[in-house]
Amino acid sequence: MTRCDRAGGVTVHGLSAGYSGRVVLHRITARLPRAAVTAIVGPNGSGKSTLLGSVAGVVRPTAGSVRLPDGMRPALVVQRSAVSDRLPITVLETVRMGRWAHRRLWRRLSEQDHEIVAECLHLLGISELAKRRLGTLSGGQRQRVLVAQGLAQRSDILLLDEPTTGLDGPARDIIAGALTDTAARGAAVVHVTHDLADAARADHCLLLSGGRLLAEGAPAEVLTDDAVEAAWGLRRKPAQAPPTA
Ligand SMILES: Nc1ncnc2c1ncn2[C@@H]1O[C@H](COP(=O)(O)OP(=O)(O)OP(=O)(O)O)[C@@H](O)[C@H]1O
Repeated sequence: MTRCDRAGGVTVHGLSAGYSGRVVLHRITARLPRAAVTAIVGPNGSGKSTLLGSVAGVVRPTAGSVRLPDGMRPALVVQRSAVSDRLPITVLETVRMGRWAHRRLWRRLSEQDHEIVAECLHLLGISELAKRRLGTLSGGQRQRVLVAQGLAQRSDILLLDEPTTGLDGPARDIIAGALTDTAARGAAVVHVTHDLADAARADHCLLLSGGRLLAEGAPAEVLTDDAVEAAWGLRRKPAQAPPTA
């Protein structure tokens, strides 16, 4: 991880974006720092995936800009529901696709490519599933395969749309660990989540509501009761008092 500008990461400045003339994001200015896990959190429809898509370059801004470090191409891990379970490909082939960006189409994968693919399969605990068809996997297994494909790209900017939604505890821990390791290697890791506990574990946090940025910073500073109420319109339940003897 040396290609990324150490001081930089991704800078979003005055970004507006939407679909078919309908504006969804309104003048977002934020930072997605390197060597850190950033959580984008907010209610349904607040624009989290649209912001992620704008950083990935798949949603075009109508105003403002997304500045990436020179020559950087982000790796995007989409929601598993966005991937057809009818695709006739195996787990191994799916993760190998993560290496395509690093070679010309007519070139074979190198020894190093194969090593990276094997490492990503191992990291996500899916080596045993390598020969299985994607469509025969459970939702949680498929999600791990998509994360492994994202990791295999070895990008300095890793973007993930709800990578742990609907997964059980151990699967969530495996993915959370992989994201932390990737950030520790210097990448800007950004994930969208509905889960306040997930967001609280991040290093940096963006709170969205109605396509606007309500707050940005350390999770403990961003996810205050007032901010959560402003975003969701709900007061958080007070923490349960410990039982008395
Ligand atoms: N491809 C699309 N075409 C048209 N409108 C879209 C598209 N994708 C999202 N939208 C609209 O943009 C708004 C923001 O959606 P987005 O998916 O970015 O929000 P989100 O915060 O990620 O939501 P969720 O938590 O429900 O996944 C919504 O009103 C949604 O209907």
